[in-house]
Amino acid sequence: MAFVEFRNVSKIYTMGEVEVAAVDGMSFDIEAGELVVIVGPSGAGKTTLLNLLGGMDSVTSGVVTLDNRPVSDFSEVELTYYRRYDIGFVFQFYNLVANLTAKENVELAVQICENPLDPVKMLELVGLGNRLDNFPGQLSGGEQQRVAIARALAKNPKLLLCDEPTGALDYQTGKAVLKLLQDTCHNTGRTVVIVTHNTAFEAIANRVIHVREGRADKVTINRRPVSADTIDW
Ligand SMILES: Nc1ncnc2c1ncn2[C@@H]1O[C@H](COP(=O)(O)OP(=O)(O)OP(=O)(O)O)[C@@H](O)[C@H]1O
Repeated sequence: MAFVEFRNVSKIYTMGEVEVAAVDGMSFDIEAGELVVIVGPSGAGKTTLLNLLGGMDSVTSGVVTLDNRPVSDFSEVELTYYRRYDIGFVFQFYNLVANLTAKENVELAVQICENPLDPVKMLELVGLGNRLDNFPGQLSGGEQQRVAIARALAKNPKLLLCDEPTGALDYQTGKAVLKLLQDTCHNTGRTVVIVTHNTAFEAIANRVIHVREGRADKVTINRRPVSADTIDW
């Protein structure tokens, strides 16, 4: 059994009499330790699938499993624990607490975790060992995203889910953050999933899932992914 399995998953939103199939019979696998890039046009269902995988939304039909556990059958309480213990999230806008320092932002997240990693070590890992006591407003966008990545990693999650993690960053900073996510995957063996519009990111992934009209249109395995600092867009 693959580490992550989506089997014929659908998510239908109903608004009055209108039904929107955001995800429409989607199936794919992800193996443990892979860097996965999910690409597709706007409205294809990328964020919805990430939300289903992260337990932030529940399926209309189909099966989602992570590490042999049936996420799509979880109760609300089980989903809360799953989000808390198993998943690390990185969003386009970093969602840091403005009146807490970098270190305090990471410490806050690990307070509710089972086996957290050391917040200072995680901030050192992302290159912010000398900015521990800075507030988000004193950090650049790239540095704030690094804090958000440290915060997600400190939870020691099984899966790191990133929704357009470079979307708010300039070219060079975006590339550095992408490299950090790739290094994190390689150096820690953690499974990292990145949702993006940017097809240039495909080259760095072990697995690329092309999403179109709510389905996994094509899955590509990269035998030789390239380093994030060598790609251009
Ligand atoms: N809560 C919701 N209620 C109704 N429709 C929704 C909801 N969330 C998403 N949709 C619809 O589902 C479809 C897929 O949306 P989704 O956000 O997953 O796409 P996406 O590929 O992430 O797009 P983008 O790249 O623009 O963020 C869209 O048509 C969207 O309008």
